[in-house]
Amino acid sequence: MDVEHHQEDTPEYKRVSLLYSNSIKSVPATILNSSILLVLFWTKVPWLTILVWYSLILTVSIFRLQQVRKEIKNKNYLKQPANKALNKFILGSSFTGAIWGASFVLFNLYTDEAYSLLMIWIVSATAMGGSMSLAPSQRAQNIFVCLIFIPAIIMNILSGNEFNITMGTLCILFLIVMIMLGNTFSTWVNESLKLQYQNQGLLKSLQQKNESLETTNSELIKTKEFLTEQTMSDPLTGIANRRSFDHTLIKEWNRCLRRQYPLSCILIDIDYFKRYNDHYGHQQGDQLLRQVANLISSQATRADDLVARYGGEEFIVILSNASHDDAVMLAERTRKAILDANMEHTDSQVADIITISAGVATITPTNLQDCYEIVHKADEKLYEAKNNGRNQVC
Ligand SMILES: Nc1nc2c(ncn2[C@@H]2O[C@H](COP(=O)(O)OP(=O)(O)OP(=O)(O)O)[C@@H](O)[C@H]2O)c(=O)[nH]1
Repeated sequence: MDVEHHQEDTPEYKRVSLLYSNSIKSVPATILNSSILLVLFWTKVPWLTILVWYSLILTVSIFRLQQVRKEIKNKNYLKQPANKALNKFILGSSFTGAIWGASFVLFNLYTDEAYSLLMIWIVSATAMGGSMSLAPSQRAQNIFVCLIFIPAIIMNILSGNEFNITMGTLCILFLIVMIMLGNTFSTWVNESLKLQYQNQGLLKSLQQKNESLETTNSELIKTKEFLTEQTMSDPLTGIANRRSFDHTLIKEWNRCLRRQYPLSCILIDIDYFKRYNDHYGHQQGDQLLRQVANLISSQATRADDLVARYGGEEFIVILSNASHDDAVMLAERTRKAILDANMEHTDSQVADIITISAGVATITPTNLQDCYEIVHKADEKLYEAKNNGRNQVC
């Protein structure tokens, strides 16, 4: 899978980051436990011994807490190889473990059996808590619990005293259970870190795929819009073409049929356009078609109006829900707009400028009629306008 991960997301660095964030809680817990030990054993252990021990664990804990805060805030551990950062952390946790181990040995020298059992209980609880917080690193866990228990085991076993040998055996059992439990817990944590990393990878790859699909999709939409425009518009004038007209005519016809609105249609033809072409050339003829298309479009401005190129120099306008009078008025306005444009046509037999003829038809559709009837009617009217001398609306 070709997915880029952030360095801090890798399981190796995640593990170090977890160790530091767990320490924010476990180091104060160490201070609390050692304070309890101080109070409980104050009368049992010589004050100088217990005070030196307590000052040591307090200093190391406060120093570690500061270090941990700094590491988390500045993410210093990311600036070095993950293994090196882990070793640095293990050094700190091992110090704490060693001081606890020392307390186990030292305090036992001065206490009776009841206090020795109390000692085991407090130290084991501390070891268990510490081991859980060190779960992201099996090595850190093992070193921590070994440093706590092994000195006490050696001392107890070597003492030869029956009670101490029992204590030592108990410590061995505790150590074995703690290592086993810790290792199981550590395996879970590391497996879940690996899975989390893989999930992030999958998620990122899905996001990338999704983004590329979105891009492809929007490109397809653009292409579709472009193709639709191409198939629905006239390349010369840019207005709707015959296909688009047919489509709109059916749609508007059915709408007017449903609502019983009048549908109007204006068929427009440029007078003596063949002569214009012959006189001014085909290119100039094209330019004229564009100008006329623009002028007609500028008159039919309602949202539902459609202006289309119907044939060579014929244009057609569909006006939905427009009365015959309204349609005639619009056709007249268009005819005048063409006249006002004052486009030279010296070969025309009507005037020396461009003129148009228009036929208007209006039908309130019924089920018995075909939608193209309106076009035939408009065509007949156009024919009438041509016969009556052109430059007029019929
Ligand atoms: N420049 C140009 N001319 C075209 C185009 N399409 C059709 N024509 C020309 O339009 C002319 C239409 O001529 P006719 O149908 O005889 O109509 P007319 O000369 O306008 O005569 P009336 O309509 O009776 O006034 C023909 O010469 C076609 O070649 C086009 O896209 N560009």
